[in-house]
Amino acid sequence: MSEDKVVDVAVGVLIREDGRVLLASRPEGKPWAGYWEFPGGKLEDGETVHQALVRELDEELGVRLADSFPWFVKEHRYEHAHVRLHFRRSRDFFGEALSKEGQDFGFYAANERTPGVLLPIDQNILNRVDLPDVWEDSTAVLTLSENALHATVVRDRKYRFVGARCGNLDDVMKAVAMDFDFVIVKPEVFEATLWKGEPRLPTYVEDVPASDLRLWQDRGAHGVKP
Ligand SMILES: Nc1nc2c([nH]c(=O)n2[C@@H]2O[C@H](COP(=O)(O)OP(=O)(O)OP(=O)(O)O)[C@@H](O)[C@H]2O)c(=O)[nH]1
Repeated sequence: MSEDKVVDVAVGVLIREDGRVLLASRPEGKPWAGYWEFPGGKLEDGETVHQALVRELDEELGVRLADSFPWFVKEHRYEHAHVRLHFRRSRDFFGEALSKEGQDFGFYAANERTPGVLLPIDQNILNRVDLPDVWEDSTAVLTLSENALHATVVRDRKYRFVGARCGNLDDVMKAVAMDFDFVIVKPEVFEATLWKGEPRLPTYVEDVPASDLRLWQDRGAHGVKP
């Protein structure tokens, strides 16, 4: 099979104080025009993901992004392109959004209906915004052991989030293939579960204090499980 060209895309998950996330419709003239998405766009030469986001948010919506955290990387093949989406979260942004390219936009929670349909992979990702930064045991979450990655798992509808404990990148990629929502890793294997320095799923680091949250988020973790 020939390798198709992969397009790197910076995607911003801007979370307001009430937990709602900025979503916008895709402008006319682009593939999937009119579908809703997280703001972002293709990386330009030499840009980091954060720099691309700062530029795209300013260009598309007039929003100033101060800081952002790495979240995870998701690959998807569309008819028009094979994209590698680098998602980053932010709670640190300023300015009233403006429709600079004729888009509709607004802040929405995962359980709210957007005026238009979200891009195919974005609905699942919007759901993950509600994963807490500091782990809370919940009846809505199913955590599977590493062994489960080698067995057939029936995705039970009563669970909103399904994740697995992972010891290495190979296990994480299995969890990605099974469309799990998160992984839990030990601090000593955290680096070994990253793909080129970035997580492939929201990643909790286990057995570390909640006070180290910021430190782990700077390194790419979603959160901590004390
Ligand atoms: N911005 C954004 N793009 C997404 C999301 N989900 C997703 O699959 N994509 C895909 O990532 C690619 C982003 O490209 P784009 O066309 O929006 O980028 P751009 O603004 O730099 O485009 P341009 O170079 O045509 O102006 C598209 O193929 C789009 O379908 C998302 O949530 N936000």
